[in-house]
Amino acid sequence: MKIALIAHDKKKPEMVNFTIAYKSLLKKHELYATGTTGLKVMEATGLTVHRFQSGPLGGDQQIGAMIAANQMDLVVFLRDPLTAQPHEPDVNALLRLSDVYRIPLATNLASAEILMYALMHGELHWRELLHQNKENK
Ligand SMILES: O=C(CO)COP(=O)(O)O
Repeated sequence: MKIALIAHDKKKPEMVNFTIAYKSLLKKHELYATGTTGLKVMEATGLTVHRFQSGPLGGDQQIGAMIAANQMDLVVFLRDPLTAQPHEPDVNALLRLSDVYRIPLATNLASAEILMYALMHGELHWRELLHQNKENK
């Protein structure tokens, strides 16, 4: 499964701890991230992460493009609700597209953990079935 990891600056320590905690699960999947988040996760965990541009420079849009192509299966976006972001429209666009395509999306640590448990227990297997159905068409 393709998983996107994104964290605003004040949430990056949380993202790092999250990826350390779930490293053994995450390493079984394809990881994507915005630039700085990806770098921090790779440094802390040694996981392989495909890094896009930094968020303010278009990284959210690049992940959004994957969502629009139905190529992203799960998004963990630890957003900072208390700090204004210069690229707020891009952030909103990514959240919106996740809803358009019904992509499981967590915007805080508590929800992210629930998604990890779901992933662990095969509850997101329907995403793989969806890809297989598309291939068979
Ligand atoms: O700003 C972000 C998401 O909106 C995150 O970008 P970085 O991971 O490059 O800091």
